[in-house]
Amino acid sequence: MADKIKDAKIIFVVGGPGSGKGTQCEKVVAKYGYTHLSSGDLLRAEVASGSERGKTLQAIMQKGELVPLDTVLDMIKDAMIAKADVSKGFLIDGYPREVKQGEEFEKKIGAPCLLLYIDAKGETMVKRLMKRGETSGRADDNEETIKKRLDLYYKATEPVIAFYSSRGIVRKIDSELPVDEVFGHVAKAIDGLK
Ligand SMILES: Nc1ccn([C@@H]2O[C@H](COP(=O)(O)OP(=O)(O)OP(=O)(O)O)[C@@H](O)[C@H]2O)c(=O)n1
Ligand SMILES: Nc1nc2c(ncn2[C@@H]2O[C@H](COP(=O)(O)OP(=O)(O)O)[C@@H](O)[C@H]2O)c(=O)[nH]1
Ligand SMILES: [Mg+2]
Repeated sequence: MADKIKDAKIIFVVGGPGSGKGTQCEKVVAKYGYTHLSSGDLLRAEVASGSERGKTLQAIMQKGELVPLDTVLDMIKDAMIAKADVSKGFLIDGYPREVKQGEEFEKKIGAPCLLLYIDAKGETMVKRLMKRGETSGRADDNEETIKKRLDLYYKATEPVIAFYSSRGIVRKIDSELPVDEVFGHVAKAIDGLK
């Protein structure tokens, strides 16, 4: 099983909260048939299940902090194994959140061939999240938690981009443009893969 995953394309989708990762991933799924795994969605599904583990996770997420690395990585790995037979590629959305998460992923699963860096201004991300919060029902789409998520993004996640830049696999995507134009650039990056 682990071997099958190793042969599939792995794309990390990294960007701040509200930058548009989920929006672009949906479009990639529609055009390329890749499997979209949002680490945040996997965690929220665990919370929704009402399990003991979910309760612990909810408390962390509501504060905008990071869930322990092993928890998220195990969930991603299980989800990848479940799809290994049918998947041409995996979009790993919202992971790695810190350099250490990337290192552990590579040890346990495999190396990414591309990192899509979805880039929007801080004020844009806040605006989008406040708007999303009107309907998302997400406990962390509120002003206080958004600020914490943004701070953590700049502190812990941006170094991830520098880390993978040295490998030449980062494509920076300007996410201030209209959604379809953003997708044009995303598609170009994916088409560039061998
Ligand atoms: N690898 C990850 C992914 C998510 N989280 C937790 O789950 C929350 C929500 O994650 P996610 O859905 O990825 O949120 P954002 O990227 O902030 O926003 P969006 O859902 O809009 O992508 C994070 O704040 C964090 O508490 C985490 O700890 N580790
Ligand atoms: N104007 C505009 N809004 C966007 C764009 N991409 C995403 N959004 C909106 O911004 C919010 C956050 O997007 P989402 O894909 O959930 O971002 P994520 O937090 O990075 O996964 C959503 O309400 C989207 O509708 C974009 O390119 N332009
Ligand atoms: Mg998302």
